[in-house]
Amino acid sequence: MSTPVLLVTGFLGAGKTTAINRLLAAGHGERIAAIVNDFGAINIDAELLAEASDTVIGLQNGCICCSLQGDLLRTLRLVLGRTPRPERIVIEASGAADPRGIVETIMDPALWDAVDLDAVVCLVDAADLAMTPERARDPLWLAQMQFSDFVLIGKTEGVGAGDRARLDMICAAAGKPVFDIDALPLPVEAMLGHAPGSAQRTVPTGPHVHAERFVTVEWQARAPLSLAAFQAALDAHGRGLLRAKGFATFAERPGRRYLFQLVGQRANFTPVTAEPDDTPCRLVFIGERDRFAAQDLLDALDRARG
Ligand SMILES: Nc1nc2c(ncn2[C@@H]2O[C@H](COP(=O)(O)OP(=O)(O)OP(=O)(O)O)[C@@H](O)[C@H]2O)c(=O)[nH]1
Repeated sequence: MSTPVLLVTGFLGAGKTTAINRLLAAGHGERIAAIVNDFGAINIDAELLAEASDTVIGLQNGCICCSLQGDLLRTLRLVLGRTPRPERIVIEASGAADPRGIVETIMDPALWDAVDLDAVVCLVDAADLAMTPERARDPLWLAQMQFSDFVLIGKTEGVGAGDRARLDMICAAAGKPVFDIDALPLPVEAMLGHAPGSAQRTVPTGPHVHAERFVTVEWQARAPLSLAAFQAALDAHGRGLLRAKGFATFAERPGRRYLFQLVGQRANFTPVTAEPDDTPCRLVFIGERDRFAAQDLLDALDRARG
């Protein structure tokens, strides 16, 4: 019997990991394996999903829509060979990935009869689109929506009626059914069921949108950072930065560790439990290659070491 696969796609920071965590916590009762492709060498998403899933495998340092296609195929076979075999596989694409390359791999003849691509869901960040209306013309953002079966809209709080209506129009024009992630209950049935038309799905053709437009850098420190200098570094060198995440400790807040998340202009720090062998700071940044001065940011972070 073939194992159903759910592919979760969506732009950088759209809310894919959060949605998968909520889905896994929703009491589905199935044995689910998650395959997570993070955009940097530090696989933070796998850590964030580890508590909720039976099995989490991280694929990092590349994109499963292009350079890591072979790794995805091998990982799928590995997961399918496990005992007990998972009853479902959820794949989280990186926010820089074109879903076409991933669909191509899942539909590879080597996996025929082994997996069934049940649904492709695209997470859309309503607040990001309201703040950055040109996102709707981004070829990657469009490909992620176009090659999905339905759209899950999140981060709707504070989004005006006009911006929301525009987003609904974009989804309608693309012919995508829309679910609101804040409207409980979570559309588990839709995410874990056969999307209409999935049985007739064909391997997508045409050129993919490639991740070379982005630059990704990692930064680690064995000592706490100065919070003020960290914020100043981001203010001074955050131009073109689309997404950042990781764990950080700060000299001003001894004994505390934070999960740092930045999406566009919005940053937040969530306190997390600190383990004695944790690296104090482990961060990853991704930005537009032609705008993001990554080296300047890394130099400023070096100067922010406490
Ligand atoms: N307010 C609000 N915040 C959200 C929602 N979903 C995600 N977030 C926040 O948005 C940030 C990014 O969420 P993730 O779930 O990591 O996004 P992602 O799409 O997995 O990100 P990458 O794949 O790493 O680019 C985090 O700070 C989340 O807490 C939502 O529905 N509402």
